Amino acid sequence: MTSEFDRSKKLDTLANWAEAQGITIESCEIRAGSNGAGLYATRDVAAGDNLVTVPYHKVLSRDTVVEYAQTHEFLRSLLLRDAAGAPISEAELTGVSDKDVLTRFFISEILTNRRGDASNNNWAAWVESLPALREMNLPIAWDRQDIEDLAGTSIYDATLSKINFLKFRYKRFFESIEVRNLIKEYVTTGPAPKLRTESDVELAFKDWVLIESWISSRSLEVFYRDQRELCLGLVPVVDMANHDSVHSNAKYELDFDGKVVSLVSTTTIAANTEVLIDYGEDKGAGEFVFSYGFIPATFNDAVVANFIIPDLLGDEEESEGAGPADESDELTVLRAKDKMFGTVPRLLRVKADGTWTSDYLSFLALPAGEFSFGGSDGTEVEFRGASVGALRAGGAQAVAENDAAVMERAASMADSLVVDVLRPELEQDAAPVPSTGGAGVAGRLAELERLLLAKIKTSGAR
Ligand SMILES: C[S@@+](CC[C@H](N)C(=O)[O-])C[C@H]1O[C@@H](n2cnc3c(N)ncnc32)[C@H](O)[C@@H]1O
Repeated sequence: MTSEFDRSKKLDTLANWAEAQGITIESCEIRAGSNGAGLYATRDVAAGDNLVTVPYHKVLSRDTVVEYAQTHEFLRSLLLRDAAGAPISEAELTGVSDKDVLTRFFISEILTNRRGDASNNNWAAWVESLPALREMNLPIAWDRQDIEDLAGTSIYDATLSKINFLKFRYKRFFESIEVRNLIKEYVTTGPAPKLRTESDVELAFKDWVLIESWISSRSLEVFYRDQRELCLGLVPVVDMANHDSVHSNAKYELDFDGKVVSLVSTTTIAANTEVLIDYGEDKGAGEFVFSYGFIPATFNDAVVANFIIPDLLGDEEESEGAGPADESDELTVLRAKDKMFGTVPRLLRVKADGTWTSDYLSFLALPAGEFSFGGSDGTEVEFRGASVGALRAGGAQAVAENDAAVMERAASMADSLVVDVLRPELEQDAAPVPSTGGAGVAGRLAELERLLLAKIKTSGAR
């Protein structure tokens, strides 16, 4: 929402806003730094000290948005809609996902800002302090050319699918004439509308991507207000903490009974040192790029990578008659298993210690003769009593782990996949790339994943 230039001014007002809203900031302050905004200790801090304490009513979650909508008619009229923009009842709101609830909140905030309405808005100072799209640098906001530099890495397909999904959801919601009119009316009748172009009376796709980037890079798991169950939440001020797994000196804590989310120091922190948290111990470089738009400087290779397995089996017609009869028989069986596996992504998960797992490859390696028909109507395919659904979600791998023959076949497929397909694909895309923007991050990711693949051991390591 804000340009990079005026963001530092907004950060100054954020602290005052936080105090007025009952958020406590102790021994630290929000400052612009080399990784965007961050939190810095203002004096020496002991381990276990509270740095930031945010009451539940200032944690942006489903509960707070629904409550806020009670006094904000425009937000309420956006919330009470299905994914196609059609009106729904209060009772049907439970069918709208947490993520969609947060998205509608941000749409309302962006448009309220555009109509020049600063009155009665309890969240404006925080929303206005959030980074611009370019600062976050998530692949969903990259140019097409930069996205192509991700080809061969574990997140190329995921990035394209996410963009398509976002476009689909965006179009579906805003294809509703009623929603478009509602927005136009709201923006144009504001006290000081900021209308520079025709499209300012709409919510642009780039705003939708901006909202997605805010949610992806800043959300945490928090408790619902009345249930000890986790939901998606954004926690103002705590969301200013940057990541460092090696030098992390703080963590966030949930206190369900006290109804607060806190940022607490885990070590002593010297004055002027940045307060850093660990965004996730077992996240891989790909996941960091995908969700946060950067790769931690401390990564020497990817920690873990989920490579999407390309089509290994080719087209039925094309290869018919090719090769010896027994080979094509085997291919036919593999194709039948591939079909059974369904349309879910086929993944090879490789870890830094060189081990790998893959339900898909394990599934392909299961002995064909042991598949049978089960289920209540006898039409469901089963393997040793397990359904295909269970095999897809960990079951196939578990079979391989307990069956040396299955493991051996799966391992040989994994080896040739890594050696013949994934590694060469990465090598090919390893051309030097400029070190700025998306392409620089993509090049670094490819390099880390190449190192990771180079580590994979042959003969069925897991
Ligand atoms: C939860 S926010 C932290 C506050 C953020 N720096 C800001 O300006 O609002 C997460 C985002 O901060 C940035 N970030 C956090 N840790 C980083 C790091 N170690 N290196 C580079 N960027 C980092 C990334 O843009 C990431 O998506």
